[in-house]
Amino acid sequence: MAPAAVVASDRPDFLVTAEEPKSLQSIFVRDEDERPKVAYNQFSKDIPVISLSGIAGEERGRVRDEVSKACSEWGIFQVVDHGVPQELVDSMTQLSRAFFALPAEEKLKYDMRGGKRGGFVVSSHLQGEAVLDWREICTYFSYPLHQRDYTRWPVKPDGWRDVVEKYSESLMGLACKLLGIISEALGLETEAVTNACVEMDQKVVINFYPKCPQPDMTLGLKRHTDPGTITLLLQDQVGGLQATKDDGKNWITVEPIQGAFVVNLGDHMHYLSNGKFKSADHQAVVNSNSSRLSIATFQNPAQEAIVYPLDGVVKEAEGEKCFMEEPITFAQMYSRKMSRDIELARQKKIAKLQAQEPEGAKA
Ligand SMILES: O=C(O)CCC(=O)C(=O)O
Ligand SMILES: [Fe+2]
Repeated sequence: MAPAAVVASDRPDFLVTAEEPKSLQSIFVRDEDERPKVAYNQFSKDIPVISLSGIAGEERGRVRDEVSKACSEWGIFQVVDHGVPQELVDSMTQLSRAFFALPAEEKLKYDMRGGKRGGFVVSSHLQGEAVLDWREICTYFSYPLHQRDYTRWPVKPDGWRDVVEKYSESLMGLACKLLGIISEALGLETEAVTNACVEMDQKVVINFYPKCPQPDMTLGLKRHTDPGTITLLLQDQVGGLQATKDDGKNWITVEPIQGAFVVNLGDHMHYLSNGKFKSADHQAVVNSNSSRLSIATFQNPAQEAIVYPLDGVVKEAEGEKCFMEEPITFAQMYSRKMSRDIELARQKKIAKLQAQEPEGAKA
């Protein structure tokens, strides 16, 4: 049986071109059941928007309750009044757009293919996908500081590196503030989740989704949950982030709010909470009217951090059970997730090929 993975020669080096393509290459065409069901600009107000103003004082209880409700229902919410300076957000957005507008040969100096840690690539740096995502990405591994490899950080456009450093630091601060509230929302000490991360790891992925000739047949980023603890997502005003809380039956498009961050809980957080908090089930759709930029800051635990419900979360006296059989490390959790995703894609491809075979050819 043919392998499900994309072969290297099918993968374009870049998507941004002077002349917009008229049709979609087949490598981007998704199966019908994966295609978008809701328009990129049909915005919904279902995702809670939470103001962090007064979080260190008398508003803390309100913020905690709102976060708790959003995490149980969706695993996703937006935050405003978060303290990240607007000028920094504006510079980060503007310089990121300028990076994707650079000539392809400049971006390809940081080509990530072949397992490089950080840089530029089309779709995803992961191996084994059967269909490609309609996006270019640039990614930085920003924390822990002692693992930072500046040789993988683009030097153009001028000044960007400096802005990325400031942005990373500011978002690390916001993430820690949020993890404190999330710990309290679980009825635990403020430091419980950050302690469980051992040493906080941070990766910034800048997603650029060019205008797409046939947006109904593809996705900017296929449906997934983020593996880590939380993700802070900055999106422009175009729209395209979609979420589902009922396993893909209904989708909503998250309304872009100027200056807000979308907060997604990841699988690590879901496990730490014994499933009380959801990991956000989401995807990004594209459109033919405008390109879109989003910047995802992934806050992950250390590779050796233990993934298991936190002490005090499982109330055995109230009849609750621990939903994990045994503790595993984050590295194990991640590799199991990746193998599962690749295996699912492989099985799907096989089923599709078998369905296409003429009756007589089926053994
Ligand atoms: O672009 C978006 O809105 C979603 C990005 C995302 O989910 C990711 O990078 O993991
Ligand atoms: Fe994501």
